[in-house]
Amino acid sequence: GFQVVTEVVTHKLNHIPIFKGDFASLSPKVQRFVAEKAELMNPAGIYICDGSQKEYDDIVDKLVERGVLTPLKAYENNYLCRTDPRDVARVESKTWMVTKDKYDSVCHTPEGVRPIMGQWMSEEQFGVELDARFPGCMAGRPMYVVPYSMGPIGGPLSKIGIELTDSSYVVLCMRTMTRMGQKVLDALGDQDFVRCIHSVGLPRPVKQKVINHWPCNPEKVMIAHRPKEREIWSFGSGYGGNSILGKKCFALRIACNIGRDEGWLAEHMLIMGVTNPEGEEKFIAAAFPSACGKTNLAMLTPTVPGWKVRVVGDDIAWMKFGEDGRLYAINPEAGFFGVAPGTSHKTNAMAMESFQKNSIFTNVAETADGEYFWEGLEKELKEAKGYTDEQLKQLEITNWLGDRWHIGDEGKAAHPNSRFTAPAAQCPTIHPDWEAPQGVPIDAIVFGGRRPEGVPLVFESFSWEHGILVGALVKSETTAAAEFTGKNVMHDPMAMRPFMGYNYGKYLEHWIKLGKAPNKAPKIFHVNWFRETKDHKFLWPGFGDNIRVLDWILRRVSGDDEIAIETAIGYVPKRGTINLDGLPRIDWNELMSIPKPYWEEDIDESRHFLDSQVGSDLPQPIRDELDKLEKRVHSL
Ligand SMILES: C=CCn1c(=O)c2[nH]c(Cc3ccc(NC(C)=O)cc3)nc2n(CCCC)c1=O
Ligand SMILES: [Mn+2]
Repeated sequence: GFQVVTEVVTHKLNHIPIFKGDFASLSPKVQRFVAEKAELMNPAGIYICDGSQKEYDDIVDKLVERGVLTPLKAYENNYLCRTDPRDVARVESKTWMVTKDKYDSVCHTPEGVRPIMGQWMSEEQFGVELDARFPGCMAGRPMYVVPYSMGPIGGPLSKIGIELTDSSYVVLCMRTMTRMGQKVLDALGDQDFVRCIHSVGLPRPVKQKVINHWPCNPEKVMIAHRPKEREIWSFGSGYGGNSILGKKCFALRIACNIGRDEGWLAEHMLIMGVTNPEGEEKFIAAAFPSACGKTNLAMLTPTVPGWKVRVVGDDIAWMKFGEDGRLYAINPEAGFFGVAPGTSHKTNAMAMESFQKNSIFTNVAETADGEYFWEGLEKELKEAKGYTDEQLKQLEITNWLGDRWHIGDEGKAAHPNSRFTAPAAQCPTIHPDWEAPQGVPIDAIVFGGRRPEGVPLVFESFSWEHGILVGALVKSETTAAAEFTGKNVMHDPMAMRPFMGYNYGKYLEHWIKLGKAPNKAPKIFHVNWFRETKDHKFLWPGFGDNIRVLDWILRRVSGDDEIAIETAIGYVPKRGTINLDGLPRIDWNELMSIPKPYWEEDIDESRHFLDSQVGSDLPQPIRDELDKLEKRVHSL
C-alpha cells in the first residue's frame, strides 16, 4: 500500500465518508484526483470499485429494488433499463474539444462554414461552463471511482483511465465494456491515467420529476474533452456514448490525440479474422458510418462453405506498426454496445448468442414472457412461439416508453438507438487472440458507406495516399435522421466525424506519415453493400454473402494480380473473379458500373467538402490524389 493520506488530501476529504474500498491504498496521484473532485462535487460518499462479480451483483440488486433495472426473466442475469426519453443518444451539439488553440481542435474553415468534424471550446469558456455545472453536482449521491483499462491490462498498446461517476448504471456498463477494478489499480501504480469525470447533473434533493428513475439534466448536457490534459468532463446525460467514458470519449477522441503524440492510430473500426477454405487467416480493420451493419460484418456467418469469420472487435481499433513493419491492432474494449433494432438470427446470429446472459438492454421493448423485443424480431418470435399472424398481434408487449404495445401498433417497440451491452467473451465467434496484448496483424483496411447510386460493390485504392483520400471521402446515406427529411448522402470521413479528437487535416498528415517505409502500409479498399436498381431494389444480397467480397479482397492482399482491372477510381474485380455460385442472378454491370456523370458530380461535391471542411489544413498529397482522381474520371 501507499503512504498514509497526505494532510492536504485529508483536508479535502475530511467530511466525505468512504463507502467502499481502502482510500489510503490508492496511489498519491489517484488520491489527489479523487479528493480534488470530491471536494468540488461534494458526493455523499466515495465508493471505490473493485470490479468483482459480487460488486456487480450488489449494484444490480439495488437497481432492481429501486426500479431502475427490470430482470428479463426469460434469461439468466439479463436486465432491461429505460432512460428518460429525453436522454437516448449521444449529443453531438453539446460535445466539445477544449484546447488553447482553436486550430488544434478544428480545421481552418472559410468564414461562415460551421465545422462538422468536432466543435471547439476555449479554455476560458470551458472554465465558465464547468463552474456552472460541477460544484456540488453530486450532492446526496455516491461518487463511484471506476479504474479501467482500455485494452488487456498491462498490454503494450493498452491505456488506463479512472472514471468518477454518480451513475451506478455507468459502473455496470463500464465493467462489461472495459477491464475494470482493483487489478487495474495494481497495474497502474503511481503512473498517470486519463481522468474522467461524469455526473448525471442532478444533485439531491432533486427539485424536478425524475422519469423512469433515470436522473439527467438534458438542458445542461456538456461532454467536454481536454486532450492535452488527457481529461474528460461529462455532465447531464446518463446515456451510453455520453457516460460510458471509456468508449467514444476516451478510446476515440482522447486516444487519437495520444496516438498522434506516440505514433499510432485510434480508429472507429471493427477488427475481424477471415479464414479461407485452405485454412489461411488474414485480418481486416473496417470503418463504416452508422446504419451500414458494422457489427453484422464483424460477426458475419459466411454463406460459402469452408470460410470462417471471427471477431476481435466491433467498434474501435487501436493500431500501431510493429518492429516487423506490420500494422498490429487491438480492440481496446471488452464488450459490445450494439444497436438492438435490426439484430436477429437472420442478420447477426452471433450477436444474438452474445447476449443471452449477463447483459443489459437499454430502451428496448419487453414481451409478456420477459424477453427482449425490438423491430426485426417479429418473424423469429412468431416462429419460436408457433404463432399465427393474428396471435402475434395479440402478444402483450411493453414498449421502450413503458407503455402497453402490440405488433402492428403505432410507433416503435424499441427506440431506434436502443442498445445491448454484452461481454465480448460471450460471442461464440470471438477470436482466440482477441486479447493478445500486442494485437493482431492487419492485412487490409476497408472503408464503406451506404451508397445507393454510382459506387461499385468493391474497389481497391492505388496507393496508401489514394486510400487515405478514399477514407476521407466516405459518405453514407443517412436513414431519416431528425434534422433531414427523406434520405441524404452525408459525409463521414473514415466514419470518424462525430469522434474526431483534433484538426482533421493534421489527422490525415498523421496517417500519411505512418504509412511510410519501413512500415508496410496495408492495402485500402472501399465496399458498398447498398447499391440499388432504379426501382430501389438492392443489387447485392449482402449479409453472409459479403464473404465473397472479402474473399476477393484477401486474394488481392495475397498478390493475385489476375483478378483486377484498373479503372479511374481504383482496381475493381474482373468479371468472374468474385464467387457468385448459388446466388440468384446478379446484375454485374449495374453492380460494378462507374457512371462518368455520377462520378464527375461526386468529385466536384467532394472537392467542395474538403475545401470547406478541411480547407488549408488539407495535406498536399491528399489534394494531389484528388486532382489525379478528377483527371482519371474526366478521361472515363
Ligand atoms: C454483414 C452484413 C452487412 N449488411 C449488409 O450487407 C446489408 N445489405 C442490406 C441491403 C439488403 C437488405 C435486404 C436484403 N434481403 C434480401 C432478401 O435480399 C438484401 C440486401 N442491408 C444490410 N445490412 C443491414 C444494414 C442495417 C444495419 C447489413 O448489415
Ligand atoms: Mn461506433
